[in-house]
Order: sequence, then C-alpha cells, then structure tokens
Amino acid sequence: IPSVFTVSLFQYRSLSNFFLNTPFGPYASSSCNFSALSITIKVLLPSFLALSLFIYIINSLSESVKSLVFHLVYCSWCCWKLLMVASPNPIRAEKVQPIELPVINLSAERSEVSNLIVKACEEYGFFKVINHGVSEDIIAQMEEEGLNFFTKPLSEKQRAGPASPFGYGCKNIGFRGDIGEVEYLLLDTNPLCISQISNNISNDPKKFSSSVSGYIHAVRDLACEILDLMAEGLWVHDSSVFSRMIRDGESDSLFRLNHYPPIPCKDGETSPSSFHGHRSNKVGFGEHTDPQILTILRSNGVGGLQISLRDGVWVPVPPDPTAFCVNVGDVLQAMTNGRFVSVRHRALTNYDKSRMSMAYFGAPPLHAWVTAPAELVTSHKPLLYRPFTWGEYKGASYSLRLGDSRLDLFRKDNINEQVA
Ligand SMILES: C=C1C[C@]23C[C@@]1(O)CC[C@H]2[C@@]12CC[C@H](O)[C@@](C)(C(=O)O1)[C@H]2[C@@H]3C(=O)O
Ligand SMILES: O=C(O)CCC(=O)C(=O)O
Ligand SMILES: [Fe+2]
Repeated sequence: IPSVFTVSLFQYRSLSNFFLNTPFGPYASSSCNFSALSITIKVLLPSFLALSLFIYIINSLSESVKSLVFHLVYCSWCCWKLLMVASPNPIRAEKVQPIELPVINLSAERSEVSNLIVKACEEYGFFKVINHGVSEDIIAQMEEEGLNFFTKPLSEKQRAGPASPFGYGCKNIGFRGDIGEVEYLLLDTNPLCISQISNNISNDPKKFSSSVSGYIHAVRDLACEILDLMAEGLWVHDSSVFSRMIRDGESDSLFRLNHYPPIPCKDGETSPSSFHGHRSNKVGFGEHTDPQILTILRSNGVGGLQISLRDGVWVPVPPDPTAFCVNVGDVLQAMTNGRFVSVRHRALTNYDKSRMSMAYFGAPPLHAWVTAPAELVTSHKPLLYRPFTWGEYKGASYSLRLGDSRLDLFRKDNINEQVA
C-alpha cells in the first residue's frame, strides 16, 4: 500500500508539473483563477482512477486478506493524522535571528564607503544603502503605477500575462513548478520592450512606461555606482569591470514588481503577532539566490523579506522607506572569485497587510563572459569557477528549481561538472 501510494503521489506530481509547463499551467496552478478543467485534471481524475482500482483489487481478495488490508489502511490513516497534527507549521518551526544588518551611508567618504561595502558583501552578501540619490518622486511614481496595476481585477491583469518570461504572473515562479503566494510583473529593462508591454498593463501606457523607464534609469545608475565602489574596495585596477556589464546597451537586466496579498490566519491557528515580531504567514517567494550581478530592492514599507545567513537561520529585513536593499547575485560571487556571497533570501506574506516590492536585477549581456579579474585570482585563491557566458548561466538557472544552488555546477572542482 505505501508503495502504491508513493507511486500514485509521484504520478500525481508529475502530472501537475507536466500540466504546469503547458501554456495552461500559469492559469491552472493559481488558486486565484483555479479553473474547472484544472480541478478535474489535478484532483478528481486521479482520485477517481485510484479509488476504482482500489475497489477492484479489494473485491478480488479473500476475506482474511481483505480484513488485513482494511486494518493496514486504517493504521496508516491514523498515523498520518497524528503526524499532521504533531508536525508544526514549517515556517513557525524555523530559527529566526533578528540581527542588525549593515546600513551604508553613500554620502560618506568614498574609501570608507567602499571598504564597508566590501565587508558587508563578504559577511552577508547583503546591505542597505541610505542617501542613495534616487529621487523620492521617481520612487513614489513607480509605486503608484505598481499599486494601480495590482488593484485591478484579475481578468484585466491577466491581459498582461502569462509571464513567459515577461508579463503578469500569479503564483507560478519560473517554469519548473515553483509556486508562491505572489503575483508579479516581470519586465525587460529595454525601453522599447517596456513601451510595448505597457499597452497590455496600463490604461495610460505612456505614463506607466515613463515611470518604469525613469525608475530603471535611476536604479541602474545607483547599481553602477555601488559596483564601482566594490571594485575600488577590492583593489581591482579596472574599476568599471563590473558596472560596464550592466551599462552595456545589450545588458540582460530585468525589473520585477512583486505583490504579496495578505493571507489571513485560518481558524484555530494561534495569532502570528508574537511570531518573532513579524506577522508572517506563508511563503510568498521561496528561498533562492538571484542569478544576476546585483539586485537593488525596495518595498512599500511593509516587512516580509528575510535573508539566510547559515542553513536554517533566517534574518528578517525590517522595512525602511528611506533605503534600498542591495544583494550580491551569483555572477558577482563568481566574478569576485567567491569573496562576495550571493545570499539566499525569501519573502513571506503578512496576515493583514499587502506588500509590494520592486527589484532591479543588473545582468550582463547574454554573450558576455563571466570570470574573475586577475587581481582576485592568486596561487592561494585559484580560480573557483570556470569561465562561462551569462547566456549559459541563465539557461542553467531556468532549467533548475528556484531553490537550487546553480553556481555549484560551474565550480572548477565540481567532479560532476554537468555543465561543461
Ligand atoms: C525558478 C526560477 C525562477 C527564476 C528563474 C529560475 O529558474 C531560477 C531563478 C529565479 C529568479 C530569481 C530572481 C529573479 O526574481 C528572477 C526573475 C531571476 O532572474 O531568477 C527569477 C526567475 C523567474 O521568476 O523567472
Ligand atoms: O519581495 C521581495 O522582497 C524579494 C523578491 C525577490 O527575491 C525576487 O524577486 O527575486
Ligand atoms: Fe530574489
């Protein structure tokens, strides 16, 4: 019975994953637009087939074997119920450590700033910047456009979807069956692409397009400034070695708006208000690293972002409307020969507040080669990752699940070197 159960569960998962990868997937998997067709395919059909098979097998057994089977099924059901009750909610059971994360004042003395950035990237792969120079107007306009979009009825938002990869997505993240309590708009940062897709996003596409382009322009400048400071702090001779990649007209950078609707507590659940000071509930955007060079992230003053320092310990990032969060991506980890860490992070939903985050992902052009500059490679610290193009790395990322460690595939000492 357990093996039959495992096999059918496996088949059920494969069937759902297969279905998710079809053009209907994005619609079928989201409970906000769960269609009758998907309920039939994902739940009713397999249940009906399994039940018919079970009844058929039972009928063909002798009385004593029948009673044995019934006892086994009853015991399994009791154990399962017991386990379900005994096992705590996985999010609540995790360790959360509220520690002070580095806040870097970009208007301080340059060499001091660059040293602090390097230290933060080595220790955490994450820091906040204040006095960043991005105008409040640009931020406010972008936030307004984002909220205008997410408050629209679902049927209107779906006109901008499915995200394949650009456009509106609901709950599906990537193409490998990852799901979260999030809806989003994923955009190419190329101005032409922005103006084209804006027609499906907004009733005033020109306004939307100019708000997005203005915001992207400002955060790209901020990202370049930070990357130059990093190169200076690392004593790399060519201080634009990192920023050049995202300034390039062919840069494959992305912009993403995430919206996490509030998810109220179910009856019987204890109030989450006491849960480590964060009124969290479900996983909105699961644990992952960002594949690109650098991410510039902010939210609408509502908490939910957490970073992972060691396995299993989560550090909440309190919301701060005056700051931008900056995190190292996989490419920068490779380009610093492993000195900077591409930090694992995730976003939780709140039980009473909706959260919107805006993320700019600075990436190289597809054909650009990624490797560490000579100054960061020594006999004591030999090259850790084999050179690869961003296109190759992006391809590997999209073939894996959200939480997978993709950079390991490119380690020179990886005996399995699957991506050779
Ligand atoms: C499951 C996936 C979604 C993702 C591409 C990937 O295959 C693995 C990385 C994911 C991520 C994380 C950072 C960004 O939000 C993102 C746009 C990116 O470039 O890599 C997402 C991808 C996505 O949502 O499509
Ligand atoms: O919403 C957030 O704070 C994090 C989102 C994120 O990690 C992403 O979009 O890659
Ligand atoms: Fe991320």
